[in-house]
Amino acid sequence: DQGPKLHANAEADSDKLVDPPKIEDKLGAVPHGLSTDSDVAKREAESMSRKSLRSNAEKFEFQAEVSRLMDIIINSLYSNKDIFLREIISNASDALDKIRFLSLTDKEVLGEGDDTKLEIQIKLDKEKKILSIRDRGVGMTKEDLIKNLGTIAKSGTSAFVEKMQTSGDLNLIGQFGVGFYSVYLVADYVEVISKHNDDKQYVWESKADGAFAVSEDTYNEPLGRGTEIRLHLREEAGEYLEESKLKDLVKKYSEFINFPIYLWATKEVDVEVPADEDDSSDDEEKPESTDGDEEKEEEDSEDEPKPKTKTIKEKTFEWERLNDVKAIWLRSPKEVTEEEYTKFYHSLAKDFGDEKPMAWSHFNAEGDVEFKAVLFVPPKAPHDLYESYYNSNKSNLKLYVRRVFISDEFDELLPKYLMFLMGLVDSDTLPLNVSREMLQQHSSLKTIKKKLIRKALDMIRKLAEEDPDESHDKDKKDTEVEESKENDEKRANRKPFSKLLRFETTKSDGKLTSLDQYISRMKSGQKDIFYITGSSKEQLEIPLP
Ligand SMILES: Nc1ncnc2c1ncn2[C@@H]1O[C@H](COP(=O)(O)OP(=O)(O)OP(=O)(O)O)[C@@H](O)[C@H]1O
Repeated sequence: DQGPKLHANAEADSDKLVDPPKIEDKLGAVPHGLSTDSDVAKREAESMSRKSLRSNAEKFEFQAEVSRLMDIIINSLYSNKDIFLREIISNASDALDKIRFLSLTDKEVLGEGDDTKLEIQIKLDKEKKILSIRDRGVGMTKEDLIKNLGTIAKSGTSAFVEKMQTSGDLNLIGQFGVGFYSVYLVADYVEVISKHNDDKQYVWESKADGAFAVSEDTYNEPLGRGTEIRLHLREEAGEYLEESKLKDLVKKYSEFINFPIYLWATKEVDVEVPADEDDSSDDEEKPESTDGDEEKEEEDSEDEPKPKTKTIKEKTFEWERLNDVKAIWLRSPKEVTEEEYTKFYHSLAKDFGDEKPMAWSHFNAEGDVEFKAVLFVPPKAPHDLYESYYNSNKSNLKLYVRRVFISDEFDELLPKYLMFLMGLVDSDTLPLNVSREMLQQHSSLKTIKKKLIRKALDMIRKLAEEDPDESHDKDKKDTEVEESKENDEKRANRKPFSKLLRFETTKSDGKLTSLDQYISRMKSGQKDIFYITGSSKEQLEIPLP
């Protein structure tokens, strides 16, 4: 077990993180027409810490939609700027998941020494107002930096821009796959330094003014592997240089990150130093004393020889672990609170509103095929449900094998008609060191799928039974009289089932009025149209293929 603090690691790169570039290395960066003497180099180095882009870098324009998105973020009056940290940590965690997955079939990819540590590190430079977040994840090649951070807009980009223009809840940014850009809520200049196993170390930088620059990174300490995001904070974002603020945010937002998160934090330690005769600082250490005490001290010092050393408080830095990594699905369902399930759902769905999931099912399957799973019925349909219905590469279920994240594009686990569910499966039976293709054909997948469907339908049926609109079974009431008051309240607060899922058909025989009807139609392969609605406002129409 790793302790909460890592001293050894701390020494390795204590203050190198935001060093200005080395003069010798910077010669290539000096613009034409200027002499390459050290004055020029110094000026360059200084201007870099003053947020001007490297002059020798390749410049790129942001794709138009991305540029619009950045404008919106930069000019946003949205008050909850905290969310940027959640998005950056979530990206770091994804990158760590990727390298860990690759290492299953090729150990070499992890490298050696510190490179093998799958962790996230946060550092502050109060003087230069820089917040840095570093991961030892998969990293990005030069091409990745150019594509992922600016030139190729994701499908969610315009959807998000549109959404921002109407309702404007920036909190949703992660759901649209453009979370990275939220850094511009707090920073006006951002550097992304990255090292991928297949390429040299590169730095991406932008002031969000329509352009970004990419250059080989010869100035900074080599990362080994992974990515460091340096946020040059805006004047008004000074609070993110406070250790306590960052600790609170990590607690609040990154509780379910499955990698250790460390903060380079100040710590007061007791240090033994030689006690010289008239050391004035000695007095400061002493509490205010009464006359009587002083007399006593004097007596003491006359009687005994003075101690040779004394203890003083000194400020040092060390890596402080901010999260404890205990996967919620490994715990007993009895021990997990409703609040924890809700928060876990929010982090899975990247939906940080205050709505609770409609229902959940957390279970442990034993026998020939062992796995743990948590399934959620979302409180509303995800914005891209329609799109993902046709995209076979998307699944709302994350697959883990023995705690290792394998994929969220594994659509063999649930049938299409249940793909509005969200959740996670962690299998002990599936092999770890085989390719995805082999996993897809593994015999235990069928069993997992069967059990997941049964549990999912049980969960939805229960929800239906609790909904007055769906329940036609009046006698049932009597047998349930004993149910606790708490349950009654919960039920009263719940949205009726029919508001979450409404199944309809274009066929002349009209509406599908129950889940059972829906399922039997789906199973018999009827090509109906059905709707999944979160609220009457947000209706999604999904024609079945
Ligand atoms: N720390 C990182 N390490 C490696 N790649 C990264 C890192 N941060 C971002 N990326 C790359 O940049 C892409 C864009 O990030 P962005 O946050 O905008 O979207 P996303 O991660 O796909 O979705 P989400 O916003 O939901 O996290 C990512 O998909 C990933 O490929």
